Amino acid sequence: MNYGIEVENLTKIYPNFKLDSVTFQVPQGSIMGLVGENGAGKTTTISAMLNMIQTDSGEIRIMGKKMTDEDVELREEIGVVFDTVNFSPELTACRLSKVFSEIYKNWDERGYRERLEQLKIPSDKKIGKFSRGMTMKLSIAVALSHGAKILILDEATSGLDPIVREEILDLFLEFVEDEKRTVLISSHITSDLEKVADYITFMHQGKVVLVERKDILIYEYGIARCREREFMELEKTEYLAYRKRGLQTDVLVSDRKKFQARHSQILVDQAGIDEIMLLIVKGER
Ligand SMILES: Nc1ncnc2c1ncn2[C@@H]1O[C@H](COP(=O)(O)OP(=O)(O)OP(=O)(O)O)[C@@H](O)[C@H]1O
Repeated sequence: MNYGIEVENLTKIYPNFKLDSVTFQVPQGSIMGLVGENGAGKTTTISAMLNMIQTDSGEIRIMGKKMTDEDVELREEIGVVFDTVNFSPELTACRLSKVFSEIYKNWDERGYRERLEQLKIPSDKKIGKFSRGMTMKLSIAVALSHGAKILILDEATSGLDPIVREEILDLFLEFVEDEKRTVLISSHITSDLEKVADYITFMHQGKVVLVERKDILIYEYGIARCREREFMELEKTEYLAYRKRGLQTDVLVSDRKKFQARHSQILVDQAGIDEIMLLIVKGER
């Protein structure tokens, strides 16, 4: 399998936080969602991947090539969108195109104009007068217009209304359509990830705790709602995590049907990304 992004044993130590041997791969042509509680280490992971902060150890490969500061060509292959954008407020989206055409070798003026139109971004209004949604859309239009093969987004859709988010998600799906491009997107809006992601990486306290195909999470994982006695009778190998909630214990299982076949009296629900995360973060193992 060809990977667009490979992160191996990425470690960064801050005084009160350790990004601990973070490892995951994103196959080419797919979208990976990165989820985790506030402070789990998502932004640190992304910043470390992009060499924006110094790491203590680990390796990043983009389309098989080791990521280094000096490799300008490889950097052009990566479109990046953070949740804050720093375009000059005096510029217009139209002027911005001139600026970027001088920065990026493969600047796609026509594609950029099409995206401005598609996303209803005014081309002659000063960026300083844009709403947050417009600025984010502009930032995404730019990231998609310099021939990038990899798109990395950190909370890029937070604070945007559902209609704008839907438009942006469609652009991501279009981006990976040719099976050669790859997206990594960190988000707290798990419903967006449920719509577009192929894989989900769960982070908790600086570690990767689970990487799984989204379809498997949705169609195979489950949450068993157990009474105390039912839970006591389970073997530890039957579940991944559990959380007591009053008289009920929620139990995360990786094969809902198998579990149901063994325990026909226990109700087992489909698991959403939010609930899986809650059990991973707040539950016990
Ligand atoms: N420059 C820094 N110096 C010290 N600690 C830092 C620094 N940057 C981040 N941290 C710490 O690293 C931890 C992880 O932060 P990070 O921003 O990566 O989390 P996150 O998962 O992106 O959170 P959120 O969902 O809130 O954006 C936090 O405890 C944060 O305080």
